[in-house]
Amino acid sequence: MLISVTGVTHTYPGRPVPVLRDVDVVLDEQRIGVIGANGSGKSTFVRLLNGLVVPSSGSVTIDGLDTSRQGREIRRKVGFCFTDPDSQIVMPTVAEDVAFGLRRRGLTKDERASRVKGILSEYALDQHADHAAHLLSGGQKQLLALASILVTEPALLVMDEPTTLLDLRNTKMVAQLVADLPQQVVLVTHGLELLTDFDRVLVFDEAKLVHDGAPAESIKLYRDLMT
Ligand SMILES: Nc1ncnc2c1ncn2[C@@H]1O[C@H](COP(=O)(O)OP(=O)(O)OP(=O)(O)O)[C@@H](O)[C@H]1O
Repeated sequence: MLISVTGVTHTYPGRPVPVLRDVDVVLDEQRIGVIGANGSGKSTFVRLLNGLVVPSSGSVTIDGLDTSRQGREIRRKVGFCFTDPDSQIVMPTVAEDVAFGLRRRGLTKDERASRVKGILSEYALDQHADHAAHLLSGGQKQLLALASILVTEPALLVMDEPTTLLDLRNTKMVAQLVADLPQQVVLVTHGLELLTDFDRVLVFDEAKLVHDGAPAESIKLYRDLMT
């Protein structure tokens, strides 16, 4: 999808200073990384991409759809994965949670059931279909969060630090899973090693997009900024 961020400045209500200033960028690569210091505006930037945050000035369009006017349509195409999978679990059992994203999609009960079954087995969660979602391990919850998003077949997957709460094994598993996805991915992370094979990495600092380039070059600039 073609992501166009044009002249975006964003100030949260009640906050005196903008958390993003004059951001202009057009993205259409398959793998886009977003890095920067804590509080530099990364999460705000990616929340703009599915209309979770609407910019105070400027515009964000996804394949020509404007997030400030066509948010609902955009959220059908842009899946969003949060850092904390618990905040994404909305139904009691694993299978119900995955099925939840498929409501109001014009699917029959059988079609829904078959999609849920398919994705649960793809993510090695089929044994847990009837288990309580909140009782899964951290890694399994992150897989469930991903499965619940991917079952809706978004064209773009935005992920905000999806491996922060995971141990090394689960981090590797999620990294591999992300690498194999056919979808376009925008990933915010402090795990710089996840970005090695990415097409493009954006660096934010103090509310500005300060660099935009190949992974090695962007990571070097970020390291220099942090010293
Ligand atoms: N909903 C909100 N209301 C008010 N201020 C907010 C809100 N969300 C974020 N902020 C503020 O905006 C600034 C940028 O936050 P943001 O989460 O975009 O940064 P970040 O680069 O993702 O940080 P981190 O790496 O710590 O997750 C911070 O000062 C934060 O406190």
